[in-house]
Amino acid sequence: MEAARSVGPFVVVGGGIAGVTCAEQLAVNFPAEDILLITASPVIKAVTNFKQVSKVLEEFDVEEQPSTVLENRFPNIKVIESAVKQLKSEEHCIFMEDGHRHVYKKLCLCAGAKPKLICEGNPYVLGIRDTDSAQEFQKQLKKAKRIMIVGNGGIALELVYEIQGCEVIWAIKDKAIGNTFFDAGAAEFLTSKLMSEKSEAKIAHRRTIYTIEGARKESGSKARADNVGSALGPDWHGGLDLKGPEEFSHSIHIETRCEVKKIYLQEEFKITKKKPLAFPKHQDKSVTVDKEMWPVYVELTNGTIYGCDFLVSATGVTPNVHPFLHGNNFDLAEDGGLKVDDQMRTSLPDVYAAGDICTACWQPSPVWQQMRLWTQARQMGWYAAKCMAAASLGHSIDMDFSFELFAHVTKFFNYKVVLLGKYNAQGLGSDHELMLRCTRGQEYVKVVMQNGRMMGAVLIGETDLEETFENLILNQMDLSSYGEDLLDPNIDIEDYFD
Ligand SMILES: Cc1cc2nc3c(=O)[nH]c(=O)nc-3n(C[C@H](O)[C@H](O)[C@H](O)COP(=O)(O)OP(=O)(O)OC[C@H]3O[C@@H](n4cnc5c(N)ncnc54)[C@H](O)[C@@H]3O)c2cc1C
Ligand SMILES: NC(=O)C1=CN([C@@H]2O[C@H](COP(=O)(O)OP(=O)(O)OC[C@H]3O[C@@H](n4cnc5c(N)ncnc54)[C@H](OP(=O)(O)O)[C@@H]3O)[C@@H](O)[C@H]2O)C=CC1
Repeated sequence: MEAARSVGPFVVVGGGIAGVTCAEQLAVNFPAEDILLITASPVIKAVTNFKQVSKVLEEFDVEEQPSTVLENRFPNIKVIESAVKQLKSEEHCIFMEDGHRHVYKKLCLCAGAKPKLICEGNPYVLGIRDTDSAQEFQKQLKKAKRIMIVGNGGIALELVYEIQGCEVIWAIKDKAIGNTFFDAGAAEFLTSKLMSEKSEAKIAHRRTIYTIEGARKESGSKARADNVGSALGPDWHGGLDLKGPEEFSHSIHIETRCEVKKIYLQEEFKITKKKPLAFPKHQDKSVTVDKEMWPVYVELTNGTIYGCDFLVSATGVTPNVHPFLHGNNFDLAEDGGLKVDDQMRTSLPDVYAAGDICTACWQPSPVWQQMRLWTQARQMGWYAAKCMAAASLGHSIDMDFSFELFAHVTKFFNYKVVLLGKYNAQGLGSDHELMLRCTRGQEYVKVVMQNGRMMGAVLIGETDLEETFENLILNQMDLSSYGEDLLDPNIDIEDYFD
């Protein structure tokens, strides 16, 4: 009888959710093979309490764990805590900062992304990505009387709601808040909550998922300053005290339709003789100029200037392809990610990629799009492992069902938020209709319809509609005859479509 042929070793780079899920899945598929998980961060990210809420929607917690926990669960996984210095794909070999080299048969790159900062290198501009950067932010916030948050996506939305005891100027390019997740209607629904609410309610609802210090202590190591850690995720602020030195809860001013034009240090600003604007609540009728001295002054493209202690650049991410992948001829997408096909293969032989580092370049389902999110990092890591396993055995596999429909569940301003399909009519042009149902302070429901079919939905609050709408989007049933009944609160829509 022919001896079993070894298909490994498999090497996975990255101890974030994509890399860990990929390594776990490979370990399950090939219990007799060695799986090497290489990570620059001192702890790994593990998915716990995974719950498939419906066909595509999933919920889970994320824990930072010492690598030994993973190694104990999967004896064929070995975690190496060192950064990859250089990939030599032609030699099927990676070179490590600790001086070692590892040969692979198949490699999966899950090195994540890093914050795309508005002013790289400026010490007054902070980005938030991993545990270390979040803790640095917390430290700076403790002594800050005023900060500016730039950007209008996930991080900014979470920060403006969480920060207390510090004035916040929120500078956004758009007319309305949360452009990556919401249209103007949903933004209006949330803005009223932001402007009115005090902080008690949200504190009562929090679950603390991160046990950052504990996990670090157990692992006995510290992240090195030059290395990137894994990205934070759901409820990342739960373990942080985001409180400034003042006694008030929220104090937010939103500057819309503007970007940062220039950042001045205090000395530099003095000689410009320009006049900074006082924070709106300190302005009276005659005096609008800010008399206080600030470490930095920010000039916005709408002409206003504000002084502040520091800025947070919450302006998106760039896939982590440099410098260790330099010298390999990878096809890169416009957003800088490694292009991957429907089998999660990059353009180089035996090199796969998953999570924030990659850009999906297959023909997507009409109701799916890539967003650099925790859920997609898990799904891609899992599917990449399946593809690597199949290819090692000479097969190929069908695209996983999770890529049929975009589905994201999260929380903003303490509301449950569910986004399905083309929730913002992405790519549908003008050929679509919107249906809305809104009860101020309670729920906001929007569906995107095209040719009588449901293409996407935004559900804010406890609407209980996610499963039914998920089905309606997936089965593309013609709903023309139901018209407005679809959102009539007096009709039990679940019964309707049973
Ligand atoms: C503040 C914040 C809040 C977020 N909130 C949410 C949320 O509520 N919901 C949600 O769905 N998503 C959220 N996200 C996004 C989510 O965290 C990311 O999409 C996801 O974690 C990406 O996982 P990943 O495994 O691809 O990358 P990462 O988690 O970034 O992991 C990359 C790994 O690669 C390692 N690495 C990098 N370079 C090297 C190298 N040269 N050698 C070896 N190892 C290397 C790193 O150490 C790390 O372990 C949030 C992100 C941030 C920053
Ligand atoms: N609850 C959740 O689901 C959360 C998810 N995340 C994820 O974490 C990652 C990082 O979050 P975040 O940094 O908020 O990234 P996002 O991609 O969510 O948002 C970036 C925002 O910054 C804006 N922007 C980009 N460049 C500039 C600029 N030069 N000046 C002003 N604004 C700019 C973007 O506008 P435009 O789109 O017009 O370019 C967009 O509004 C994302 O993948 C995000 O999805 C983060 C927190 C919570």
